[in-house]
Amino acid sequence: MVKMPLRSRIRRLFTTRKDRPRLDKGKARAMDPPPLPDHSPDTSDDDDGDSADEPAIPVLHLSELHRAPATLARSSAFYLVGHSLPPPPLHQAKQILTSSPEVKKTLVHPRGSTVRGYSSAKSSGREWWDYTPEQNGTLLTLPDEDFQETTRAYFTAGIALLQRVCATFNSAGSSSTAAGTVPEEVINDVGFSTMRYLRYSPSLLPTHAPATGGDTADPSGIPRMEAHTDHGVLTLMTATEPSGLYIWDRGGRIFSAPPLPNAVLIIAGDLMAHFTSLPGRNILDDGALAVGRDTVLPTVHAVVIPQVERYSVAVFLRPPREMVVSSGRDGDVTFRRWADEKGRIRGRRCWMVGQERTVA
Ligand SMILES: O=C(O)CCC(=O)C(=O)O
Ligand SMILES: [Fe+2]
Repeated sequence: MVKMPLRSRIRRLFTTRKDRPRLDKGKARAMDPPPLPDHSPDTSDDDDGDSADEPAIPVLHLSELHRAPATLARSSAFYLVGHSLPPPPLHQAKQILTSSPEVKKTLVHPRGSTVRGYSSAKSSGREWWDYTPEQNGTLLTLPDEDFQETTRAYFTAGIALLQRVCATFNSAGSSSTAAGTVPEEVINDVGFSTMRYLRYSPSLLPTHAPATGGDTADPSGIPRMEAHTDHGVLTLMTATEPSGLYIWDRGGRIFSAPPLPNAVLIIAGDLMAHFTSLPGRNILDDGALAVGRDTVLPTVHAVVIPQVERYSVAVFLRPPREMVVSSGRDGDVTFRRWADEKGRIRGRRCWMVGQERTVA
């Protein structure tokens, strides 16, 4: 059998099929603008029948956290309420992302990292700043103690909460998976985790036209953060209204995921699929054959730039970069290698492998 290079193997995971919804073959973008149904989770009185049968994104209370593995496998995302996180630092997101261009320059990582300090992607209307946990959050940040303290506190609490979600995959009472599914290192070590403050605004777009309308540089006319899956283990998110966040379930259905009061949205990253693949199978070697009913697939999501500014906060649980996330025909693949190789695949950011096998 001819040995396929790791990158080709990873590319296969992101390959789309004609019958999968709304994913084009664009070079730079992973998807066509999707039709964006407003399947928001609130149960409105309006019973015109359009969305009445659509399942909403589930809401779990902290006391029901043991249901997280089955919920993530089935629904690809859930809102969590009853947690004890501090208020989301949306004000801090606005504070840092509306600072002057001179200040932003001081926040850029010296080697251009896009997961540490300030970065922007003006062609899709967004800019962001990643907290740097090293040196207790004092690097590439504002010289403002309140800002630093609030930011550090939310990051620390957010990571602890995501690690608690991971621990439910390994506990005896877990509804789906066997002990040891998520490596202890992920649960005990902050690894290469980060927290991101994001700002989305039509005013960032290069050919910004006044609110009266007009085309943007985006040929689709819908500026957006392209559909993608996150590299890491789990992501926790919250945002201002109007949201513009959409997630795909594993059947390819698209849901609006607006912020809910006192709730955070939790989604899965790429590594959950490695951790929860079928026993004896490997995602890189076996593709969809490694995906079972209880396998948690990475959550595909995208953000459409709203007409007014949007701020969001995302906490990413990531393992240490040298942790082995997959061992198969390619040998040991570390998280660093996984992220590097995936980052080089252009226009193929949506991991869809195996989704068709699990549609009810
Ligand atoms: O802003 C959001 O709600 C999502 C951000 C996101 O998906 C990311 O930074 O990976
Ligand atoms: Fe993301």
